[in-house]
Amino acid sequence: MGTVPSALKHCLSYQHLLKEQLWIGEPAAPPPAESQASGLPEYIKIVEVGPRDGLQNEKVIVPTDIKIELINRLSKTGLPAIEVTSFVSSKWVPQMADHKEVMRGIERHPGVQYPVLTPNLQGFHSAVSIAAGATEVSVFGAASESFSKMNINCSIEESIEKFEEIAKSARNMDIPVRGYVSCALGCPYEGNIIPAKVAEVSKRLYSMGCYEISLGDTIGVGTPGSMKRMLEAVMKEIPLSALAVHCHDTYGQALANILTAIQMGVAVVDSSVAGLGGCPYAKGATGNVATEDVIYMLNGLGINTGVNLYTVMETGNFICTALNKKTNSKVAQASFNTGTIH
Ligand SMILES: CC(C)(COP(=O)([O-])OP(=O)([O-])OC[C@H]1O[C@@H](n2cnc3c(N)ncnc32)[C@H](O)[C@@H]1OP(=O)([O-])[O-])[C@@H](O)C(=O)NCCC(=O)NCCSC(=O)C[C@@](C)(O)CC(=O)[O-]
Repeated sequence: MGTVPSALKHCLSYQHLLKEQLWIGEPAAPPPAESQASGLPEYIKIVEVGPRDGLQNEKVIVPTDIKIELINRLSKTGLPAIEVTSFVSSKWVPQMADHKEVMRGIERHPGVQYPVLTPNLQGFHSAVSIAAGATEVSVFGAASESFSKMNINCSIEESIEKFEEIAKSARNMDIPVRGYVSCALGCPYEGNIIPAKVAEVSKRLYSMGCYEISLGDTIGVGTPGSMKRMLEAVMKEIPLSALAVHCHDTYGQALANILTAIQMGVAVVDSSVAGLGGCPYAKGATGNVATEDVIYMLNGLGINTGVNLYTVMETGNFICTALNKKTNSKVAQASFNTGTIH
């Protein structure tokens, strides 16, 4: 580049990146064959959890029409699954009190799943009622007794009983059930969680019929090392094809942890547009890894997601403007700073 100053060199290469790779939903380089050769999955399913995990912790109640608009925009990005809301107590999580209105208001696109959280039969019945019309639910357990008690007011054992009731009813209605295991890499109350406990809870959820187990680093304390150890334990009990990872980015490790998981063969990743999120019962935990950042990384690895990064960034811009907050996505920040998206 001759005498071009280094800052400009950076800009030039950055612009090149945008042109070559960033704006298109399909991976541009390296070609998909490279991901095959490297042993990485060819396709990663992204489960967008922004409307639920992202918004549940917002201090000001987000208007229902904003939530609906967010989900409708996300539905047009190519995302295969969007977690919409929770059928939990409005006394515990007031932000999700409009669950039925949101479910009724959204446009459901063919080929997109719209799961909702249900902690017990009451929540399940409410979710699948005609008024809400949920066609997929998620139960959410934990590998930590203390977190289970704080989050859903019961022990792990009691939670499993409640989830079994849901699974049974869901089976009768042909409703798929996804299972979460929170605190898979650490607990805000108990600290370290042993991988064997994560494997045990995962196995119980899988055995009762959950088609997929999402392993939650609820407070974002995991590292590639702890992710690897935890997955090794869980993979002894559950087929790899039934595993997902759900990483919060509190310690800035989420992308590295996700990369570790996909190198081990995990092909489902939860993420949140603009990196919104946090759990009301995990103080200090920041948002989930940003969907934009995950897609950017996967595009660079030549892994197909079917998701258009540009429209996800526009959607991130929409919700951040509505919430009057700055995006947590590094990719979106970089793009805004260079004036490439408005
Ligand atoms: C689980 C409960 C409901 C138990 O709450 P409880 O108080 O133990 O329930 P209860 O059975 O004793 O009933 C007490 C009251 O709650 C009502 N109730 C009972 N069940 C429901 C329901 N389903 N929907 C609406 N209302 C419900 C019930 O009707 C009754 O109402 P009252 O007679 O007092 O007016 C409560 O603890 C709760 O709502 N907790 C909130 C859990 C939550 O949403 N946490 C955040 C999501 S988890 C998460 O973020 C982690 C995750 C998934 O992202 C993965 C990760 O990051 O690791």
